[in-house]
Amino acid sequence: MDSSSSELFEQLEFKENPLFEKIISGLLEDQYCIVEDFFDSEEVRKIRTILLNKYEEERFKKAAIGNRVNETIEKAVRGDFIMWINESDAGEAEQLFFGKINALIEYLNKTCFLGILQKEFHYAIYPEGTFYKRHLDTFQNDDRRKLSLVCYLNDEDWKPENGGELVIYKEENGVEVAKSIYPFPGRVVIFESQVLEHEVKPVKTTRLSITGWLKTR
Ligand SMILES: O=C(O)CCC(=O)C(=O)O
Ligand SMILES: [Fe+2]
Repeated sequence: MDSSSSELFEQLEFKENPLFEKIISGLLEDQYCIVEDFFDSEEVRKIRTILLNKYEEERFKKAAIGNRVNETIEKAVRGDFIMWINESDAGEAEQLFFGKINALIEYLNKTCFLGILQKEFHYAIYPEGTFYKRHLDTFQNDDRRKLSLVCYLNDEDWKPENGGELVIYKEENGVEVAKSIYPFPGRVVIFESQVLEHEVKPVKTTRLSITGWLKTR
C-alpha cells in the first residue's frame, strides 16, 4: 500500500464510539464529564475485591501531598490511603480495568490530538472521617497531567448519606459554581487536571475508588 491508500484504510477502519464521543463533548463543553456505568456491577465487584484484598495485605500507604520527590504527609489536607497499580503485573480484574482505559486513550489520541503517552493509577480508600481538601491535581508539580479520571468502586447499596462527594469548582459566566458528584459504583468522572479545582467532602462510610491521570509524556 502507498501512503495515501494506507491513510484511507485507517479512516475506513475507524469506528465512532458513542460513549467516548460523549466524554469528549463533555470535556470540551464543561471541562469535566460524568459517565454512568463505565464499569458494570460485576466488573465493579471484581475490581473492588482486588482492592480490598490488597488493603488486607497492608499494601496501601498513607497518601502524601506532592510527588514522590517531595513527600509530606499532611493529614489536614487528605486522609486517604493509596496503592499504585502496576499495569505490567495486572491481574484479571485490573486487565479489565486497563482494557477500557486504554481503549479510551487510543480513541482520544486518534480524535483529539491530546498526545496521551503515559498514565498512572492508584487505588484509594477513604476511611470514615477522612476527606481531601480543595486542590488542583497539578499542584504535585507535574504539568504532564492532562486528564484526571476517578472510578468509584463502592458497594451496590451505596447512598448519598454516606458522604464523600467529589465537588468540582468551575467558573460559569464569571461566577464560581460547585458541582457535587456522588461516588456511585461504576461511575467514572473525568476532568481537566490543570483547570478544575476540586475536593472530596468528609466520608461517613469507607469510600473506595481508583484515581488516575492521563499524561503527555
Ligand atoms: O476520589 C475523588 O473523587 C477525587 C480524588 C482526588 O481528587 C485526587 O486523588 O486527587
Ligand atoms: Fe484531585
